[in-house]
Amino acid sequence: MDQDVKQVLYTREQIAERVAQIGEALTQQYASVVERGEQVVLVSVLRGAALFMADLAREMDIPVEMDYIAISSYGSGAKSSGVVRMIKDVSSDISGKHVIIAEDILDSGLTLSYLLKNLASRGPASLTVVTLLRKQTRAQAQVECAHVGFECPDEFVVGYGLDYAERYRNLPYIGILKPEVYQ
Ligand SMILES: O=P(O)(O)OC[C@H]1O[C@H](OP(=O)(O)OP(=O)(O)O)[C@H](O)[C@@H]1O
Ligand code: HPA
Repeated sequence: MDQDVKQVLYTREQIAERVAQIGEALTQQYASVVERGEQVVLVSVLRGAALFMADLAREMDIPVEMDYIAISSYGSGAKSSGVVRMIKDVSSDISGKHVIIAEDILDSGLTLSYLLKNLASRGPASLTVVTLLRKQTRAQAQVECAHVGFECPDEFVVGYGLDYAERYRNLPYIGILKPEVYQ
C-alpha cells in the first residue's frame, strides 16, 4: 500500500499525540456534565471514523457511551456523489444526552451537515463535532467543529480509517494518495 502514497502527512505518532490532546480537552469539557449525572455519547461515523473514535474514547477519562451511524456519499470514488445516504442509524435513543460526533474528515461538509440536522431533531442535550481532519477546500458547507485534529491540504488522503474504494483504511498513518491510483 505504501507505494501508492505520494506523501505522508501525519505519522502514527503525530496522530496519537493529537488524539490524546483532543481526548484530554474533551475530558475537561465534559467533566461537569458527568458530575451532574448526565450521559455523554460518542457517535462514530462509519466506516472511516471507527479507528479515530476507538482511540479517542481511550484518551477520555470520563464514562462515555459509544454508538455508530453509517453514512455514505463517496461510494467507490474520490468525489462526493452529493447525495448523502444513511445506511445505519445509532442504536440508542440520544434525546437528553450530550452527543459528540467523531468524524474522520470534513471535506465538502455534506455528511456532517446532514448528520447535524438529523441528530438535532432528536432532542440531544448538546451536539458537538470533533473531526480528525478538516480539508482546506473552498466549496465547503459551514460546519462548526469543537476540535479539529489537523487542517489538511485539499488532496485525496487515505489511511487511519480513510479509504479509496475500501482500500488503505488500515494504513497506520495518513497520506496523500497518488492521483494515478484514482484517476
Ligand atoms: O465532508 P464530506 O465531503 O461529506 O466527506 C466526509 C465523509 O466522506 C467519507 O465517508 P464515505 O462516504 O467515503 O464513507 P466511509 O466512511 O464508509 O468511507 C468520510 O469518512 C466522511 O464521513
Ligand atoms: O480525502 C478523502 N479521503 C478519503 N475519504 C474522503 N472522504 C472525503 N474526503 C476524503
